[in-house]
Amino acid sequence: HVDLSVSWLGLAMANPLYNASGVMCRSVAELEQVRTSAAAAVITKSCTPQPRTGNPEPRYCATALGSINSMGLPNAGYPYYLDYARSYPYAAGKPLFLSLSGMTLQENLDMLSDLAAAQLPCLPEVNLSCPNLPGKPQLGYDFQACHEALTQMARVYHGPFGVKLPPYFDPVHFARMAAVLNAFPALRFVTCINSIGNGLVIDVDRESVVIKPKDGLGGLGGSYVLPTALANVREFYRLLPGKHVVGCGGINSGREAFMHILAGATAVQIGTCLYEEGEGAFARILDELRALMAHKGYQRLDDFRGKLKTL
Ligand SMILES: O=C1NC(=O)NC(C(=O)O)N1
Repeated sequence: HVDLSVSWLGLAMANPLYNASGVMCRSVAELEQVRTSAAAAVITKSCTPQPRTGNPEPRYCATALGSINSMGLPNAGYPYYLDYARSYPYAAGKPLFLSLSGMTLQENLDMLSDLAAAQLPCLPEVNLSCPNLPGKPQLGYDFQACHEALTQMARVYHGPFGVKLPPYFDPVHFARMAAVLNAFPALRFVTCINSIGNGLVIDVDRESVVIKPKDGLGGLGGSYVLPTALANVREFYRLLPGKHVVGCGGINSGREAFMHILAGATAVQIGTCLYEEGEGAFARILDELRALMAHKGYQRLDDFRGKLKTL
């Protein structure tokens, strides 16, 4: 018998899978699609205090190897997701995460202090890594600014929270960011990774880019990013003792979910694959993970979590 359950942050999840913020989570209808699927948790689209229409279309494109997007944080606004969080059926046992992505630190502080006052069981995942706001750099690449922002966030929000990180590509950067994150005990999880920012996909037939914003530059997802996602999961798993890592990036089957958990992930989020396949992806991936574990003789995720061998 294979037990896929996960218990963390005082939460119990039937399995490690849920959606990546941004996919199937902008409207209540979409959020309910995830909640009533085989997914074990739900996360909302990164929100800003006011609704946003986002970047001009086309702003998403899938290829054989993954996806490129420059959505520009289209969302229904913080009050809409807070309202969903107020009426969310927590007792049904699927945790709710609220993704926050203010355009400024003050916007994040405003949303976090309001969320604190609401005293709801949902957990914030603060997005430090949207690559698609023209003129705005990813906060996660400015270590000093991150330290300052986290200091102020921890002042207004005293409960457990997490952050969505951009991919890092250099051991010095892993170490620098880990030093920042380890200074915040209430920061209980990091989600690695957000899309690999500012890639360029070209359509040879049309001799053209495939998305409109930023002359075609957008965040990469799907298979393109799997090795980078795994590296970030493994490095932060090692560097953040006592914190959880949520894996995100390139999970198309039970095999990639297994890889992320082997690298140290407590739970895993599905993005591009969910966008392309629909909510049936959750049950399929879980069946594949269950079969892989049975084949290897593992009964629980703890039997192999974080046990990636080196040579
Ligand atoms: O954080 C984000 N990552 C992405 O890849 N896209 C969205 C967005 O553009 O809204 N935000």
